[in-house]
Amino acid sequence: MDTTVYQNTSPGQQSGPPAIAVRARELAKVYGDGASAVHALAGVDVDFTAGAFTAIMGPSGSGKSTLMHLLAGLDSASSGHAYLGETDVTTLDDDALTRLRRDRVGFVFQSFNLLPMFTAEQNITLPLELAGAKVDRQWFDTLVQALGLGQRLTHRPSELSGGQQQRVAIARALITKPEVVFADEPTGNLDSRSGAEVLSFLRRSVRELGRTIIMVTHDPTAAAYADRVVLLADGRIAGDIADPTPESVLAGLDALRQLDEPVATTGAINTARTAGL
Ligand SMILES: Nc1ncnc2c1ncn2[C@@H]1O[C@H](COP(=O)(O)OP(=O)(O)OP(=O)(O)O)[C@@H](O)[C@H]1O
Repeated sequence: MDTTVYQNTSPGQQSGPPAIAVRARELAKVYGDGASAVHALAGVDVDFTAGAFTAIMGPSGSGKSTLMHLLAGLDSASSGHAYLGETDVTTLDDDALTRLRRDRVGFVFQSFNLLPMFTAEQNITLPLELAGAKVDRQWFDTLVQALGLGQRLTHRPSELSGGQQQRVAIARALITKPEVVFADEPTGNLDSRSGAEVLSFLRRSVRELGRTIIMVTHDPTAAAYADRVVLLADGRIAGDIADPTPESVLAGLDALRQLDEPVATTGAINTARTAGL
């Protein structure tokens, strides 16, 4: 487990080429077989820079969750490779995958996934307890302060708002200083104000604490907090937006939809959208 003091490793501040935290090479996933086979990922090549906040977006069913699960070692690939640093995740056995997920990866889920009988502090330090590792109090205090949880540490999840629960979940994901945090729709269950707080912290954790975050989201406003948006369509990389804004993300998603739509229906669908249908 990494115990170094973190420095910001934003791409712009490095002298050499930026380090790559996570890579996919010809990564493919097929569910089922024969006529009913679903090619959820159809050969994806993509690099995720260390010290950057990257969002993955795309239409429903485009393969976002599948890509994240394969990169994080939560599901097995049909072919191709996924690397965390220099480790090929696709070749690890179950024990090695369990250790990799425990020691090198953090997760934030839409549904928080906190343990109800534990306090906020106990939830945050749980990954260290499970690994038999000591709590780095300085890092714990840094996270608690940055996430505004100082007054909430003795509360149980049922005594916390949704936004507070998600901030506890983020502290839990970061407490082991993982090489990468995978966030799956982290604001999906939050109102817009709590969502904005969570996203601001995720961005701060990258800019000020040198973390690496890969986030799946449906929300262009959420994606605009990232340094970069990778677009997926039909299980393939379909676009890449640097320094995204809500407008540039929406335009990218619209371009994908238009590729999908038969020419004759595009105008009608655009009209329907304008009408709010
Ligand atoms: N366990 C499974 N068995 C069969 N098909 C699956 C399974 N999981 C996903 N799929 C299919 O794989 C494709 C990609 O699914 P995935 O969940 O990765 O998409 P997504 O972009 O995350 O979608 P959404 O935005 O709706 O969550 C879809 O067609 C989906 O139906």
